[in-house]
Amino acid sequence: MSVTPLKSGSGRRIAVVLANLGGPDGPDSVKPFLFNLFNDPAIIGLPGIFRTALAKLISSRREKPAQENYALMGGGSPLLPETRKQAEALEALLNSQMPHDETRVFIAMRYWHPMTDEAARAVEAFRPDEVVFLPLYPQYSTTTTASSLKLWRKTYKGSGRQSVVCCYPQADGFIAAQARVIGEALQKAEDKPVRVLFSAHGIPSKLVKQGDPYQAQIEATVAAVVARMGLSDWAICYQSKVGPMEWLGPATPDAIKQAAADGVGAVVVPIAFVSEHIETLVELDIEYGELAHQVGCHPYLRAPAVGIDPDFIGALADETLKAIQGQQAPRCGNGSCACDNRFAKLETTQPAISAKNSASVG
Ligand SMILES: C=CC1=C(C)c2cc3[nH]c(cc4nc(cc5[nH]c(cc1n2)c(C)c5CCC(=O)O)C(CCC(=O)O)=C4C)c(C)c3C=C
Ligand SMILES: [Fe+2]
Ligand SMILES: [Fe+2]
Repeated sequence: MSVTPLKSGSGRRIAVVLANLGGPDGPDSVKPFLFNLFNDPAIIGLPGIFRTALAKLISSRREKPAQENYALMGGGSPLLPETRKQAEALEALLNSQMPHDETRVFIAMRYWHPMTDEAARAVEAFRPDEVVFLPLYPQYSTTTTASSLKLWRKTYKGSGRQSVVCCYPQADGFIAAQARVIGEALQKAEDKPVRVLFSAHGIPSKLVKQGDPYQAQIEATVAAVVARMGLSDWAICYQSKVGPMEWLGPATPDAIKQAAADGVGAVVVPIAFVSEHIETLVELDIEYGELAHQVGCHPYLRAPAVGIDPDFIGALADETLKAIQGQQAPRCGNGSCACDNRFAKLETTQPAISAKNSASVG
């Protein structure tokens, strides 16, 4: 769906806050990045000083193996450069759609620089009339969007009317971009039989039982892509499990083994990630690529993240315009945003990893 651009001539200053997770920019920042992640109350459910002590322990234990994985990408995460490209493309598009307004796109990472407080200061200095919080997570989760939004709300003290894009799991441009990258990957399979494996970052199952809409929104995205492409052989699976608790399943490695057992190859699609990073370039390409080779899942192909695909950037622009125009996202409930209303107040939800399980995460 394309949104009618704002009436021109309004001369407003519009700040778009692109929220993402962040990643270490070199070997020395791996440990503090992990510390910030595990010190998030949305991730570990312990009171302040105990959580901080545990986050220190887990980040120390995970530092070396994580550094080894980041070394496979040159030592640091490509997430910030990838997010910058998306920010530039979105800023250019919004300024062309609203030539009489001045739109600037800022990046607010949750766990590494530029962090949310740095973004908040930059937005404050811009003195905006409108501020749109726009997560680079198409599907809402308490562990990602809500955590970032909560911090943004606490941190930003500047001017402007604020609006929030909570989720866009079925946004037309997002689905079109997914269909394009999957279609290109399928062509590389030539005529060999392949299953499309939609691999999403997992979360603990108990969060979903408590009402986190993430799994339902992953399924909504996949349903839209499957319908658009007319896919017949496909499955949803979940990757990147952390800790001992039950996470959403089936796990992506099991789905790859199942494909091999069924005599088909795989096109793996990172359906919850919109940019390349450690969990696509290392986990999907290298780790699961080796597994696919071992179990005979051939061909093993991967659709790239949508990145700066013009349809995807168009979807981000549409969501921004809808937010400024005060349109509620219809998929979020009866005229109001259930994601935000129900989950943005993290105090009312449980953390991802409970006190009982947190000791064995490292
Ligand atoms: C849809 C996106 C994501 C969800 C949901 C999510 C939940 C989640 N993640 C962890 C723990 C880790 N995540 C790590 C890296 C990481 N996670 C996401 C996205 C989601 N996480 C991204 C984009 C990245 C990559 C950053 C980069 O540097 O490239 C890591 C660090 C890497 C590692 O050691 O594997 C951890 C740890 C939990 C516990 C969780 C929900 C409970
Ligand atoms: Fe939503
Ligand atoms: Fe993660």
